[in-house]
Amino acid sequence: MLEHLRAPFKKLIEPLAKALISIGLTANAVTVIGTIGTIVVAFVAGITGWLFAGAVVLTLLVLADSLDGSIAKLTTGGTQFGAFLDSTLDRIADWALLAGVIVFFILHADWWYDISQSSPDYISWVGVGAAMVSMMTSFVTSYARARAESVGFEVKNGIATRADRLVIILVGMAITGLTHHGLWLAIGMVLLAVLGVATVFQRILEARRQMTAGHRTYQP
Ligand SMILES: CCCCCCCC/C=C\CCCCCCCC(=O)OC[C@H](COP(=O)(O)OP(=O)(O)OC[C@H]1O[C@@H](n2ccc(N)nc2=O)[C@H](O)[C@@H]1O)OC(=O)CCCCCCC/C=C\CCCCCCCC
Ligand SMILES: O=P([O-])([O-])O[C@@H]1[C@@H](O)[C@H](O)[C@@H](O)[C@H](O)[C@@H]1O
Ligand SMILES: [Mg+2]
Ligand SMILES: [Mg+2]
Repeated sequence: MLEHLRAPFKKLIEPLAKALISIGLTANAVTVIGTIGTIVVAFVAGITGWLFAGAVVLTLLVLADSLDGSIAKLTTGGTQFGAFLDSTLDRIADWALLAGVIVFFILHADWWYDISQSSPDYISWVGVGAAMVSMMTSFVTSYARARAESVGFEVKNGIATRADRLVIILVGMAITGLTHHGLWLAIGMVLLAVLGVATVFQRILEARRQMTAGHRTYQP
């Protein structure tokens, strides 16, 4: 859904990319720093329960994934290894964000759920289950695209591509952080799981359509 915002978003962050180039940062360095930062902050947020602060910092770190491509475009023009590194480390960042959410649900189930007088612990298990499904669909969505590309077909459709998935996770974290109600993050995870399953089906069907037609659509 948000994929069509890529071009205007890129234009918006171009000055920031130029500033990073001027202090000597390379695209690959930004890719690696962004990923390491995401892993650390996602787990710190999950363990401490500082979800709003975590969402703000993670938003900036996720931005690094857009900045690396902008830096590459302005310097080397983009490299094969850079593209490989970017997509590969994205999987680790995706894992870290959802693992951080799971850690949060497990560690903070007791004191984040004060919506009613009772302690609806089951909400945290719904959150854990949905986050686990989302982790799987996030990997399979990206794998389906990469596997199709490896045999010459472009399969990047779907209702929940990466930017959508990131926004759902970060907005869910931010709202739960602000309200102290874990229910919002659990709702976000259920939404992500449902949209993720739908996206996997959309990509499988699109791959079948293209492969049955037999016209190659992707040139590496
Ligand atoms: C600031 C405080 C806010 C506090 C709010 C807290 C709550 C959080 C609420 C909302 C969160 C919003 C999250 C924003 C999500 C952004 C999504 C995003 O950026 O995703 C990243 C992807 C990057 O994709 P990719 O890595 O594929 O592209 P690249 O451009 O990197 O290109 C890859 C090619 O580049 C080459 N290359 C790369 C690396 C390398 N080392 N070498 C290379 O050579 C190679 O050729 C590669 O092939 O971006 C997208 O998916 C684009 C879509 C973006 C849609 C954005 C939607 C934004 C929505 C809301 C914005 C909210 C405000 C955010 C703050 C903005 C501040 C300016
Ligand atoms: O396929 P998906 O996960 O929705 O979206 C993602 C793409 O938007 C991105 O360009 C690529 O670098 C990632 O590896 C990932 O594939
Ligand atoms: Mg990138
Ligand atoms: Mg990326």
